[in-house]
Amino acid sequence: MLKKKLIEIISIFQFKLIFFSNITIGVFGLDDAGKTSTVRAIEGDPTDNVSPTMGSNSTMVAHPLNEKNDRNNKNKNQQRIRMIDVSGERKFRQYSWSQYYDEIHGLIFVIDASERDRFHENQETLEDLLENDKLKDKPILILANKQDQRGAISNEYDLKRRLNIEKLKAKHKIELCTALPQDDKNKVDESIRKGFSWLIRTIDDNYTELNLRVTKAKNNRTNKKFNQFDNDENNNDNKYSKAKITSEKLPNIFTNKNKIKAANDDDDDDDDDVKLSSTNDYNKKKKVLGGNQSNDTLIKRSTSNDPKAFRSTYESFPEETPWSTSSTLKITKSEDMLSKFSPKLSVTNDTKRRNLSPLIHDTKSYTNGSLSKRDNVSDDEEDYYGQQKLKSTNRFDNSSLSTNKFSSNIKKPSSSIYDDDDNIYNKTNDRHTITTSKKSYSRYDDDDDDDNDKYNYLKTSTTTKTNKSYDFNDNKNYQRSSDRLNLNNEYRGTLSKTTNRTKYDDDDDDNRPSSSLKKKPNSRFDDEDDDYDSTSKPITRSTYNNNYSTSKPINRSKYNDNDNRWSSSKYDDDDYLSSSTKSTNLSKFEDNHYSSSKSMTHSKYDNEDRSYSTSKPISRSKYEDDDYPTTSKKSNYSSSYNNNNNNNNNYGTSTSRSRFEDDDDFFTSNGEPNNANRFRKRTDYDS
Ligand SMILES: Nc1nc2c(ncn2[C@@H]2O[C@H](COP(=O)(O)OP(=O)(O)OP(=O)(O)O)[C@@H](O)[C@H]2O)c(=O)[nH]1
Ligand SMILES: [Mg+2]
Repeated sequence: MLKKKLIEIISIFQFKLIFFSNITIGVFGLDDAGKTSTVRAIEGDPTDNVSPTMGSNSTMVAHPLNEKNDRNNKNKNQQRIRMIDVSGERKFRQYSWSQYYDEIHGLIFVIDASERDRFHENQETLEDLLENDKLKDKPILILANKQDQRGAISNEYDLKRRLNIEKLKAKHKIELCTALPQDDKNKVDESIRKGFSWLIRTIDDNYTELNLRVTKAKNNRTNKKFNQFDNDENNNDNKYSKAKITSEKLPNIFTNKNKIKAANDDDDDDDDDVKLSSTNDYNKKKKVLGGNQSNDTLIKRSTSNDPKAFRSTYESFPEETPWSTSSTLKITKSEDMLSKFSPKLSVTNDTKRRNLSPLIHDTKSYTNGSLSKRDNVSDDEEDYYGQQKLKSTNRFDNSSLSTNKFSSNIKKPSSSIYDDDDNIYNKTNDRHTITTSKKSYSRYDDDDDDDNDKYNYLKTSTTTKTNKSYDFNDNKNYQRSSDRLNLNNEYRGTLSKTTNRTKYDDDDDDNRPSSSLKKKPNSRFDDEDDDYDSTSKPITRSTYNNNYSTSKPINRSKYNDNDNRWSSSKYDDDDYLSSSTKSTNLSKFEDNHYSSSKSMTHSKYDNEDRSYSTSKPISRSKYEDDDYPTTSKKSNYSSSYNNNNNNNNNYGTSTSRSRFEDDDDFFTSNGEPNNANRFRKRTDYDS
């Protein structure tokens, strides 16, 4: 009886498993291989009018349950298979394919068998797929498409050899097919159906194991999402403790990462997380800065009796401020008018208020030579100064420096916006220097704490150690921003004589690099220290003819006219320059060293709620800064479309697809679909 019941339950469970089995298949392959055509063929839709896929498409196709599972209900039950058809564009391949890997049970890899010169690319792409842990051992159907084309490789052994899969262990099958029907438009290539059935069957046979991997990954993603708040908290704590030592930069209320995420995320919970975490971040930084505190409960104060040390913010360079000189107190007791009228009101009499007043200087802190003996310093402050002291004594002999100087060191602005200035000190200073790496500064400057490995390669440039020397005796560090600007302009004026510009000596604009990642012509303003090394790169004035005057650091007219990218990104490294220029540029939210930091926008895809269809257009404005083609480029494109029309080139044929060669057209540097362009192109084409 019990046995019978158990069998019944198992059979119901099995039936449910089969009936509701959720199979997801990813369709991958290079652009123009025929992925969308193949999916349409499987769906039973006409394949003669396909357009390049933007991002990805998710479709459900019906597939009859295979005989094994269809014993009782012959061909009545149909399995619903989700097909994810992705774009094969290079950027999408690089940045976005991987987000689908863990949710698919099997994959189809489509190649254009007639394009022999892309076989190497095909092989590399397939290799990447097969080597990926998330795809390992998942069944794969390889479709050698476009067999109708001349030169198509139709030998299976040859295909295996070219794709380097002779020894492939994963369950795989190769089918030669033609997704584009030749004579009968309604006739679907039998080999596609055959291959697809094999794939579903193979997945069905290994469903439990495969589905376990898929659901596990799904759960991980969900957990990650739930833990996001905690992680943010931890990150902030971490950042906070370091920022305490190094950062004097004003807090970024809305970090780049959060901003984009919030803009894209429909999920209310997530938005809340973002808001909360940014608030926390902000409050903690406020605490570090010690000023402008509100009654916000999130602000942690050491004790209610410990006054905050406003001095750390407002007296960033005591040696410049008259009241900080060690020998004098600017306001003495006798000069304190308040004390004459009411001793109670006197700021000098009130130990707490003395420390709150920016006018009263606690000489003890600076004159007795020991920072650890400072009075009225909160615990946090104590740590802070303690660490600094330790640091400084280890790193250089401060015997020649007064404690005032030392205090100034503590307040050395560490933001990357000062990095350029360091060059000045390189040149002018040969006294007390301290060497640090750029990484340590840039690390806290932007709030880009995205730890996604996928984008880290972009950041590798920042890990390059650059020696920087800071002059702690030179108060130029602390000039006001306007002074700094003048200083820099002045400095640049002289620099233009000495910068190596051999690369751009001729006036041929075409020679300039076309990517923002490449060396800019105004490389002398880059953060690279050696750009300022006048001795190593002497160039005579005559080299530049009149193109680069000494008074104008950059001959901007040369690039401004036709390439906005150059004019705006030119000052990317110089945060103190031209804030109006930067206000239109997204890069102001980004760390400049990460030229493609827009890759952050990929976080959109990282959450579970991503859309698989192109029906959610992505706001173009987000991507406008870098990849948008220049004006001249635009006209070229439209003309190429017109040409296509004039030549009666069929949109559906592969020849017409040469227009998609430039990746920047349809994708931003992140591999995001560029819907604005797509729309424009289509319109052009249609007209
Ligand atoms: N001659 C021929 N053309 C084909 C065949 N399959 C697809 N095509 C054409 O190849 C072009 C690309 O097809 P798609 O299905 O859009 O290719 P895709 O792989 O989806 O391309 P992306 O979405 O850009 O990655 C289209 O013009 C199709 O009509 C085929 O078997 N033979
Ligand atoms: Mg496609």
